[in-house]
Amino acid sequence: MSTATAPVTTTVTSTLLDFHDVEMTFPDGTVALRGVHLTVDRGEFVSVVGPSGCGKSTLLRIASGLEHASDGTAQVDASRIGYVFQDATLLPWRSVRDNVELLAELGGRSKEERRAKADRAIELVGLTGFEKHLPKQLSGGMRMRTSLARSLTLDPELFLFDEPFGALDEITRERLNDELLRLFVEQRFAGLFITHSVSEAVYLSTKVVVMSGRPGTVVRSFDVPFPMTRDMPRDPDIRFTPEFAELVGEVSRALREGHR
Ligand SMILES: Nc1ncnc2c1ncn2[C@@H]1O[C@H](COP(=O)(O)OP(=O)(O)OP(=O)(O)O)[C@@H](O)[C@H]1O
Repeated sequence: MSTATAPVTTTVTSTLLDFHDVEMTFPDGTVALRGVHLTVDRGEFVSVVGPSGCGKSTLLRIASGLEHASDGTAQVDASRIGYVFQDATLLPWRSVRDNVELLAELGGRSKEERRAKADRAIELVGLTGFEKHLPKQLSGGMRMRTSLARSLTLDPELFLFDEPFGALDEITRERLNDELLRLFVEQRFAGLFITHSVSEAVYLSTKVVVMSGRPGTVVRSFDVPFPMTRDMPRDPDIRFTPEFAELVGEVSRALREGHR
């Protein structure tokens, strides 16, 4: 077991995230990740699917700098990183606007600046008119939009998503998938997205990465060929085409094989 830590380092390239042979062994001896190779370039939206406990969240925590890999190199060339969790993690006593302003407030921005940033982000996620609502007055989807807006105030170059829509119903999830795609093409961040849903991964992404069971490693990577443009991020009807079903089938098969 290696005990050295490999900190996230920074260089200037079009690759925003470059993991090379990353291993993560926790102090109790649990080997969560082994030999992980993964890159996320500017303009890419990469989804990661893998069995429960294979180290997906650990991967994101290393990417964000919250955790250090115990071996290998985890290089991140993004000074502004957004992070959205499965839980919206809103402060219940603060309004939508005050929650969205939080990161700019912690960053020491002036009141006018953070108000302007928050209002723009609230508009981007379609919550204009709900600025004064408290989290308990919002639906699950609206809470997640608020969480997205809070991270958008950072103008992230790299956006990390830890299964953000997993707790939402199918219709809300599909709607938020489309919202996220629109934000991706408009705001031009790169994305690293964890999900348990293979069809969500294929629909949202430019690339889908399949991980094995723990210790997690990347077993397959699939380029997603469906077009994505500023005017039409991705045609929702793509989900009903044989090509989409075929790719979902291939990813699912790789997931099953990697799980054995
Ligand atoms: N701080 C820690 N100390 C020890 N073991 C840990 C720690 N954090 C995570 N683990 C273990 O590492 C493995 C990977 O955990 P992780 O949460 O990254 O998996 P995951 O793929 O995100 O799981 P899920 O899909 O169920 O959310 C698990 O076996 C987990 O129990």
